[in-house]
Amino acid sequence: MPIPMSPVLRAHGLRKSFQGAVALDGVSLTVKPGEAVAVCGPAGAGKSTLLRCLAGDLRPDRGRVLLADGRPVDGLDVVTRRRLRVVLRHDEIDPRRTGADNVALPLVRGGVRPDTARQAALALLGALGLSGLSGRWTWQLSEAEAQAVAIARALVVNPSVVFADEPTATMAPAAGHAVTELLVRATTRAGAALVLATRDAQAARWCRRIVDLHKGRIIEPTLPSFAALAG
Ligand SMILES: Nc1ncnc2c1ncn2[C@@H]1O[C@H](COP(=O)(O)OP(=O)(O)OP(=O)(O)O)[C@@H](O)[C@H]1O
Repeated sequence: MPIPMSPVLRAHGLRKSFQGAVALDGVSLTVKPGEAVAVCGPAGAGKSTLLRCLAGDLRPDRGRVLLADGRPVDGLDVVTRRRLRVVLRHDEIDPRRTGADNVALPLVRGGVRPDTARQAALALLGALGLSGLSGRWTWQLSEAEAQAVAIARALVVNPSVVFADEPTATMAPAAGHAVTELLVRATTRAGAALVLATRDAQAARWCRRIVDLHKGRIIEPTLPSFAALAG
């Protein structure tokens, strides 16, 4: 019998307003270990606000986000929070470094020896089928390639959860869908949960679970995920 796993995050009754305008209106959401969850909805639905509350970067007016051990996520110190979760940001890729050196950077900053960190980065890029990006200067990369490097860099520290807020918003649909597929495959392979905010209902379908957000509330999803269709 499988051992039931406690959720990585459990959010209950999240409410958040900005200058009287309601952004989140009572959102409850549980994220299980290794689960890919898409938060889908139109502009202004509250996706970014929800991700920031879940990541502990924004304090909700009401409701709580708890970790598996019951600690509130917004009460964690910065170091613990960084170890627990990463926020995917390709704009933080350093253009003066190669792909591998960018991926190695969080380990080096965490005190790992540079050559050990580089080996780990090369191994991860290889495992993700991205060896071709290892030696390339990142200023030369396309947006999709830079995002692929950012995905590897997010995962090199073995986070429990990766938060990605519209990571493909400015890409052409084909490139964006390829990056989303890589993001879901890579986080699943690493055993990390993924919370992906997107306006793109098709991209959301790469995730096992789709949560539709509308005017700060969760509504019934309109499209099933590919994984759910596959059974
Ligand atoms: N810092 C802020 N100050 C004021 N209003 C804000 C702030 N952040 C979000 N809002 C408002 O809260 C609502 C939800 O915004 P949010 O960015 O969470 O939506 P979203 O679904 O991520 O939208 P988008 O797809 O455009 O990024 C919007 O009406 C937005 O204008």
